[in-house]
Formats: sequence, C-alpha cells, structure tokens
Amino acid sequence: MLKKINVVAAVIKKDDKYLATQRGYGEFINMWEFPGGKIEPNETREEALVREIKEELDADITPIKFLLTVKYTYPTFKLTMHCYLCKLNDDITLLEHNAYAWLKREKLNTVKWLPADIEVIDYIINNN
Ligand SMILES: Nc1nc2c([nH]c(=O)n2[C@H]2C[C@H](O)[C@@H](COP(=O)(O)OP(=O)(O)OP(=O)(O)O)O2)c(=O)[nH]1
Repeated sequence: MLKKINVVAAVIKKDDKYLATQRGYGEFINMWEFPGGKIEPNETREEALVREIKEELDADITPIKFLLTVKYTYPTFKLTMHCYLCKLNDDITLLEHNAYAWLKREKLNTVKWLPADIEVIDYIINNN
C-alpha cells in the first residue's frame, strides 16, 4: 500500500495573475507548484493553508473559495490535494522556495509544474 498524503494548495490570484512557486528542496526540486503543504491533525484545511503560507512565504492570506480536489498517484505515494482560491494580504518573502512568478492565465503553461498540478492548471484555464 502506498502512503497517502493530504495537502492543501493556495491558488493566489492578484488582479489577473496567479502565483506560482518553484520548489527549493527535495525530490521535486525546481519544479513549480502552488504553495501549501500537508494538513496536520486537528487542523482545518483553511487553517493549514494560512499556516503553510505564513511558513513558506511569510505572508498572510485569506482563503476565498474552494476550487477543486486533485488526486494523483506518484510512484511512492498517493496525493490528495485540496486547492483554494486565496487573496494575498501581504508582500511575500521566499523562505523555502527558489523562485516565484506571477503568471497570467495564458502563461500558466510556461513553467514546469508538478505532475499533479496539470489538472489544476486545466481547471483554472477552463473556469475563468
Ligand atoms: N504544496 C504543494 N505540494 C504539491 C503540489 N503538487 C504536488 O504534487 N505536491 C506534492 C509535493 C509534495 O510531495 C506534497 C506536499 O508536500 P510539501 O513538502 O509541500 O508539504 P510540507 O511542507 O507540509 O511537508 P515537508 O516537505 O516539510 O515534509 O505534495 C502543489 O501544487 N503544492
């Protein structure tokens, strides 16, 4: 049995652009993602989102609405990722990532996303 990982991801939109961040460590280093991370026990998804963005980007966000849940099986784990549209209330400081980019909808495909994120990109392109 593959282990299961439950993650929240913040789709942060400012004007007509979306925030993409480039992983700075680990197995998927240099691939792009929506910032976020694992949900801890006794934490709501919204609480996990706010905590993770504070930890990773030193920024305060407000979750606005649930977008979609993506399920993806990696070679070593099964990922469930809950994605929320969020508003950024701060400037960001990269504490764990290598880089960030604000991408318009038509430029979302210009970075190398983690495989699970392709479905999120398709969702954004088709629902905005
Ligand atoms: N945050 C985030 N993780 C993603 C995305 N797409 C995707 O496949 N993942 C995977 C990569 C990681 O294996 C896992 C999330 O782990 P994480 O590394 O961000 O979580 P974390 O900070 O809580 O944990 P850790 O690395 O400190 O162990 O989900 C995404 O868009 N955002």
